[in-house]
Amino acid sequence: MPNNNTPHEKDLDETLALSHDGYLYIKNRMDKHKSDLFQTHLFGQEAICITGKEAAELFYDTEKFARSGAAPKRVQKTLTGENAIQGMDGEAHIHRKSLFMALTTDPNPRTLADLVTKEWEAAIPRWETAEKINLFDEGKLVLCKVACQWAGVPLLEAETKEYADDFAEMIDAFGAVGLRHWKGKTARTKTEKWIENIIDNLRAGRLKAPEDSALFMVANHKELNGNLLETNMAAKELMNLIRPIVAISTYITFMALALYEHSDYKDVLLNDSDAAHLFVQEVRRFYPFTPFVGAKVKKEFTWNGCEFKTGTLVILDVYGINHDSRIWEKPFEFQPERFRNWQYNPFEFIPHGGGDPANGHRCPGESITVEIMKATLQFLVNRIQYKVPDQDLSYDMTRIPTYPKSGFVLTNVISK
Ligand code: HEM
Repeated sequence: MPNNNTPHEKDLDETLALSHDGYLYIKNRMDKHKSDLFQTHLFGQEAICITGKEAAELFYDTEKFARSGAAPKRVQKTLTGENAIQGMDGEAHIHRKSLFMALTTDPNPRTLADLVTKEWEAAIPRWETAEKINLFDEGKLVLCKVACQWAGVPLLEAETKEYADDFAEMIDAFGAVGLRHWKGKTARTKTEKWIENIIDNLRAGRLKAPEDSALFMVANHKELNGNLLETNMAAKELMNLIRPIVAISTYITFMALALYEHSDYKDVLLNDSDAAHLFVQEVRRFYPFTPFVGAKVKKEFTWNGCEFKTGTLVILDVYGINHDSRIWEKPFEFQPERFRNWQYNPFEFIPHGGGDPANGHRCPGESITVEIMKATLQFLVNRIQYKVPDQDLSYDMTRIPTYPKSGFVLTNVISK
């Protein structure tokens, strides 16, 4: 039953409206209701959507919210893997998260960025002779190759495209129904088998990997009860490291678009060593990637006059908070300089979720993402010249996830 004083959408189920409005579903309704929350029905259940930095702080309070059972099964069966870290709570989650933190903090972001730079450099001769280059597709290949190399997962050159496409299909299935969902599910089933086999081989001593590699550390990680992860769960968690690295190709594509549309900023990038960081931050704030995140109310409480009953699905508006005019001046303008004197706040800038990654569900891969983007930006600005031919660079805000339709095509590439 709706709380009387809280705005609510009257449709019996708003799932169709969500797929119609995409990234702007929550923001449009918040603007209409002039509120930081509204009640609705999504995925066949009552839900409360929330926005604003206070909402983000509330959402990441683990006393109030739990993740178990929050993500729809269709998302678990494609994007994340069933019952993996994203749906864990309490001590078990913090313990599993420590494995991810160890693999995503220093020196890993720099190591990965250096590997990516090497691959971009190696691609120059081929790009110079190619008629055209699709940056989104190239990004997926490079990132899949680098992620597997870094993780200690053996991958033959001839297999790279196949697995890069599989990881990309899992990512593309988020928010999808029909064919895209089916492709993501099929890709996940196949990839889990591939990685399970590699973990079995490592555990049986048939395969070697460095002790600080993701493969070795995930395969040897012990749960709180002292047991190793089951092979299938270890495969899912290793994929929870490789797949999101492949996903960075979406940001790389948006970054190339930003560079094209804001070419006046190139001079700043060439002359100011801090500017690459500002540019990457603004790409992550401005362009749509994660639309929202969900959790379930753990213990009943009241917020802004609305009762949050135990078990209710609550959805935090990630895209909306990154475009909230109370936090960001002219949020729909691309302005890297806004980050020059920006004071860090873990609940205002949340493309990777909010709060503290070690103690909550915030993404552990934020530094990896930033370093890989910075390395790629440096390559695009300082190492090559290229032309951007006519193409459809628009992106569909109703498609989740979205990216420039043409994938960003380059021609006439010359090394500088
Ligand atoms: C493409 C850039 C990326 C974006 C936009 C992104 C975004 C996110 C978001 C929004 C969450 C959910 C936060 C929440 O539930 O509150 C998340 C979780 C997660 N991300 Fe990322 N991420 C990216 C890259 C990475 C990378 C590079 C890695 C690791 C190498 C990674 C690993 C994870 C893991 C393991 C979780 C689950 C954390 C948990 O449930 O505790 N992500 N990410």
